[in-house]
Amino acid sequence: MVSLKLRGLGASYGRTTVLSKVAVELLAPGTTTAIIGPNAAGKSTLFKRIAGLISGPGTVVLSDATRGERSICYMPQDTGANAVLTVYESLLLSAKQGGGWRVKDEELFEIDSILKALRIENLAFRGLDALSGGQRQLVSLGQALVRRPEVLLMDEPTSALDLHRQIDVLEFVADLASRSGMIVLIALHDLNHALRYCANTIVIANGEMASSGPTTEVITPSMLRDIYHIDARIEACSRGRPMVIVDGAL
Ligand SMILES: Nc1ncnc2c1ncn2[C@@H]1O[C@H](COP(=O)(O)OP(=O)(O)OP(=O)(O)O)[C@@H](O)[C@H]1O
Repeated sequence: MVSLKLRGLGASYGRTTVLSKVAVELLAPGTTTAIIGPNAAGKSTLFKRIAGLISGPGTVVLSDATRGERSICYMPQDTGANAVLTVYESLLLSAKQGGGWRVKDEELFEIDSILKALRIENLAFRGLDALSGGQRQLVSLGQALVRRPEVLLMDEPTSALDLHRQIDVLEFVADLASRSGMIVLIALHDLNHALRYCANTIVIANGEMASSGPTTEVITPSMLRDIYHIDARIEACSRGRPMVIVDGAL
């Protein structure tokens, strides 16, 4: 199964370096890892660098991926709407990306099952330009999943979703990862999602990796103070899961 190592990754826009020295020894198959950090820290840039959309120092070591770099799928934060396609057509187009044009039964079956899993089958023949922000985000996730990525980079995938849909989507993706061996990295601002769905967390601050490791060891009151400049506690919810309680800004 696929595994991923990041060695000294960096990136610049023009002459401005916005990311440097990001190193992770091993992202194991089936794991879901949170990428957290303040605005403009470099999270999206890290994803673009891993996906090969921008170049820079360091190496992305991808082992045992069946389709090489095409095994990596980046789901961006903002997804434009293509007015001429329906939801179904956009998923089909995404499934065929980089492959031949003959449509196989199993691909149609896969599209149906993803539309159902994301509870958007009622939108199948709706135009992309006639969707709400949350619906667009779900379609964008569907477009990523039909490509059967072995490494999925999700940039704030639940920012436009209601609370129930947030839980649905993150549970579905974490479960899919552990069943299929897919490696998932999710950029998140909601640290409670990181605590609940991501075994490991990487903190990016000022373009560098501030810390990484098991989520419950990384998300601590002292990290929240140092990186986010907030006064916060970690307490258990009624179901016993750790949660960040924010008392206020420092
Ligand atoms: N295309 C670009 N050209 C120049 N600078 C850019 C470009 N894209 C991003 N940047 C800059 O790079 C830095 C990192 O941006 P990035 O989008 O990676 O941050 P982020 O951690 O994903 O932020 P956010 O949480 O706000 O989405 C920021 O200072 C941003 O202004």
